[in-house]
Amino acid sequence: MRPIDGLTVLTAAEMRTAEQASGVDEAALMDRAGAAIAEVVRRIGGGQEVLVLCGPGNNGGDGYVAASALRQAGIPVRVAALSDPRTDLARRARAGWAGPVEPIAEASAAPVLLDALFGTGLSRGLDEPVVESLHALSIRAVLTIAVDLPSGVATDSGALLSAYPGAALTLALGAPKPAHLLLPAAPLCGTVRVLDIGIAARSQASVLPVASLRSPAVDAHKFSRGMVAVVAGRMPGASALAASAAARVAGYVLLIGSATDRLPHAIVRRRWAEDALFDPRIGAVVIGPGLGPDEEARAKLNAALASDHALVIDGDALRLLDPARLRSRASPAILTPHEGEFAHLFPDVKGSKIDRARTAAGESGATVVLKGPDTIIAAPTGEVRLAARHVPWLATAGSGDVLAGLTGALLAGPDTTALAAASSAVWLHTEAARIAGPALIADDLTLALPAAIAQAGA
Ligand SMILES: NC(=O)C1=CN([C@@H]2O[C@H](COP(=O)(O)OP(=O)(O)OC[C@H]3O[C@@H](n4cnc5c(N)ncnc54)[C@H](OP(=O)(O)O)[C@@H]3O)[C@@H](O)[C@H]2O)[C@@H](O)CC1
Ligand SMILES: Nc1ncnc2c1ncn2[C@@H]1O[C@H](COP(=O)(O)OP(=O)(O)O)[C@@H](O)[C@H]1O
Ligand SMILES: [K+]
Repeated sequence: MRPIDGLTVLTAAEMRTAEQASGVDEAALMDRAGAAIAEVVRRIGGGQEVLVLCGPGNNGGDGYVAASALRQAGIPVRVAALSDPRTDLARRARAGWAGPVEPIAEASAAPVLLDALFGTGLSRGLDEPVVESLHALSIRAVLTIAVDLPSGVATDSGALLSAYPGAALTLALGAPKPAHLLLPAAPLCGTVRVLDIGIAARSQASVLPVASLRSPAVDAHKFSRGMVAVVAGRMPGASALAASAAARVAGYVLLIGSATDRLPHAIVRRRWAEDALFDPRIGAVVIGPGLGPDEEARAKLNAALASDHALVIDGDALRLLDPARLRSRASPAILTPHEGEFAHLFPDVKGSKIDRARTAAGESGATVVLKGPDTIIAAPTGEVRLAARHVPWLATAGSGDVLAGLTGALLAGPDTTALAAASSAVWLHTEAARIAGPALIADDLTLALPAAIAQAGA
């Protein structure tokens, strides 16, 4: 049983391909899955009675195999089914279960509820009486565990096809799937752990790994650690937050434009001028936080786009940007839109959150950080990272400014890529929020960054 950080994420179709490519016979895969599920249920169920809900497909098949293994291990277990099995594999698994099978509507509750109704094959919402039974049984259970996925969520988009009571634990088979990470499904999964069933997972998507940051090299100097320019505008507090966060990572932070009185003294200030960005030591420019919507903002964005610098484009600058302008630039750009800014930038891009971030990155040639509770980072190569940890206290004004500054600082640093910089920034941002704790304000994130950076190994 493994935590999901850094693991490859597979869609339902990619999972099927991986199963076929594994060279392991499907029945053997199901036996492994069922045995691994039973082992976890036995260990955390504390010997209490288990009720296994089995659906008609192979998810149900896993349920029958797990029920048989639990019974052999001496755990009291009952099985309730939605209907007869419909696949050969599930029929084989059902035949291996020596006990009775009750209709779900008649099943009485047990302390441990194992949901093996539907997994990657769910094609529509569950019938209403089934949803009602599932809720009634779950309310009376002490512990609900979902096999592969909560029954009712769409594997690839994380959409909710029917109401789900919520599991405490979801045992993902072989690999995490998008629904384990995307809203609204992710919180219904509870803790997600992966059970290894011996397949090699390959795809371009993975769960955001724990950031790995190195301390500065022994011969480091401030410019070798990275110099960031933060372009300020109408709301100096926003750029001050970005610059303050950047200063925790970069060796040198330059704030260009109006500043607040309480800007840390370590941040160098300069007035805005046409040539303000003509400094070859600048490793990345952050533009957008508090920039404003006016002509001056537009001129600053034009100057940044005309420069050779790597860019982090956030906030107000995303309202002024034509993404097509990024195509001709040689140095990388990272866009950090929330959903509203994304819709403005890419009005025609539709699909799941993963599809939209990936398409936008491909079209613009920029790395796209599509923010929110389930932040997704997509590179123009098609590579995608999905954030796994959720700290809703981040939903506070200015927290995006902190992320933009942090991203710029990491992008300006040595030996990195836009994808790596954005990934580490998102991880550190959430870790800083976890450390800052409840009721945080964006300023607290900058104060918590040293501890978050230490957690990342630096
Ligand atoms: N393949 C392998 O090697 C391995 C697979 N494994 C396991 O298999 C799972 C995937 O199995 P699966 O493809 O059989 O799909 P599953 O989720 O059980 O359901 C599909 C069935 O349900 C039906 N149905 C759908 N929606 C419905 C609804 N709302 N209400 C009622 N019926 C509905 C649908 O019918 P249809 O849509 O055709 O009408 C079909 O009959 C995967 O998550 C993992 O647990 C592991 O054992 C490892 C090895
Ligand atoms: N409910 C939530 N759970 C976790 N993170 C969130 C949530 N809502 C917002 N965030 C994160 O907080 C930040 C908010 O950024 P943004 O919307 O640009 O705010 P602002 O413009 O006020 O700085 C983003 O990093 C986003 O991913
Ligand atoms: K399930």
